[in-house]
Amino acid sequence: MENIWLEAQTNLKQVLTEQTYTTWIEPLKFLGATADTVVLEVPSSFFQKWVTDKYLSMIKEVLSAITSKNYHIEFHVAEQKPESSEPKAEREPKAKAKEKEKEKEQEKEKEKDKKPELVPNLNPKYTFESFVSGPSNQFAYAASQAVANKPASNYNPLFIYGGVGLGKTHLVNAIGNQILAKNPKAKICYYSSEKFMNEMINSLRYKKMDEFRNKFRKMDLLLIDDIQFMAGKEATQEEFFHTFNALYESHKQIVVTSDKFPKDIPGLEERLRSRFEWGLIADIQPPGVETKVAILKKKSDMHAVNLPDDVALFLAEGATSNIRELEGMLIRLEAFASLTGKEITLSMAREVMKDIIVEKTRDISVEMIQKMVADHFRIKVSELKSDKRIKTLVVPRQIAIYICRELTKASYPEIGDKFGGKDHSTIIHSVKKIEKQLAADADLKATVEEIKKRLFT
Ligand SMILES: Nc1ncnc2c1ncn2[C@@H]1O[C@H](COP(=O)(O)OP(=O)(O)OP(=O)(O)O)[C@@H](O)[C@H]1O
Repeated sequence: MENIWLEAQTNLKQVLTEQTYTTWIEPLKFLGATADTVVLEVPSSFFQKWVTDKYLSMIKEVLSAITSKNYHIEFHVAEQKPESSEPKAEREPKAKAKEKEKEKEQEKEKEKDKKPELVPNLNPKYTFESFVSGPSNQFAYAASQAVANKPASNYNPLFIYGGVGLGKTHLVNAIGNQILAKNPKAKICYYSSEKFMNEMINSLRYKKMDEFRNKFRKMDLLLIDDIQFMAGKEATQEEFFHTFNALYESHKQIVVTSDKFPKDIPGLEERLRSRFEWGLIADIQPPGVETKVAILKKKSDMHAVNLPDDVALFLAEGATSNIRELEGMLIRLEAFASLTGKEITLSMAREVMKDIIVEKTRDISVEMIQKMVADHFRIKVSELKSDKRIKTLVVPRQIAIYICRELTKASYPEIGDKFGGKDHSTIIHSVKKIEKQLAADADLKATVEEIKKRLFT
């Protein structure tokens, strides 16, 4: 199985940019596999989160292309190796390289200990150049640029809020990257509020609070992501409050993100809330279809992949507003195209996305389907629901039942109820009948596709 993982890595290398591959895929070490799970080692939990968010579906896709099986992927975070307790004599025969590796790691750890405050933690990919601005994020984008151009002047703190996956992390990193590009000596640090809290807890535990405080209070730019996670954590808020004051008073820039407006974050202390309102509060709204298309185009250009306009539109219309999900779709499509050696087309996208995009349209109701099918065949909804056995009604009825089963979460008995109180075995029979006929009857297939398409638009 290890060979399969190596092959998967080779395939991923062809699909991803070199930088992405070496940063995120190459470090994944094969640890083992069971019949349905592949276990990979990741260097850290941050790394795990990142790979899970961005590349998990792609990794699965590649493995399934090689093995024709769907594997689960389990990540294990690499342990910091403790001193071995094995007797020396037993250790001796083990590769000396291991010892050296350990020494190197210890050296690195020492280095880290010496200057922990100099690691900005920024993601270099998140820049203003790689961010697409549109009506939904224009304000936050302009405010972020203003802060990056003139930190700690007009907009301090800058508070960016918006829903999941709408680009908050991207924008705060872009601020940090731009300031760092202009001034490589700037002391910048990007932290999620969870990381801030965990580090604070560890510092308390190991009596290193002074070090912790000094580290943050020396920053020129402090970027704290997802502040809503501090809600209800009084000690963390207290510490952050003092850090905030120290930085603010020494005219250092603070940028905070959240999924909500400050006053809507339950459990956020009043004194912090009011401080967030001292500066500028900028929101990011869900993007419209045009912005989503522009983002897809930009990302596919960055990956040097040709994404036709109709496919971009199909993805943008089918996706939710979460850009992370949109990116996931694009990566899936790009991987499929690369692994099969085919151009990306609309029909390919429909096929590759069929589960994902149908899944998102599950709010289609039985009633909507009944109306659409009745209109299509120019019959009345009441006729569709009736028991009349004439062919012009039976076929539309079976089609409608089949689509209900495919696109709604309604059970067989629930569908039966909505079709004039039919027995669930009648419903099962209709679904099976259409399923069977679809394989052989191209006209029927086209009719069903047409009705489904109209339901989605
Ligand atoms: N306008 C945009 N242009 C280009 N890429 C974008 C844009 N908005 C979001 N993205 C991309 O979408 C992904 C998710 O964005 P990001 O992580 O910044 O969202 P977030 O708002 O911080 O999400 P969360 O609420 O989960 O923390 C990232 O890969 C980011 O690069």
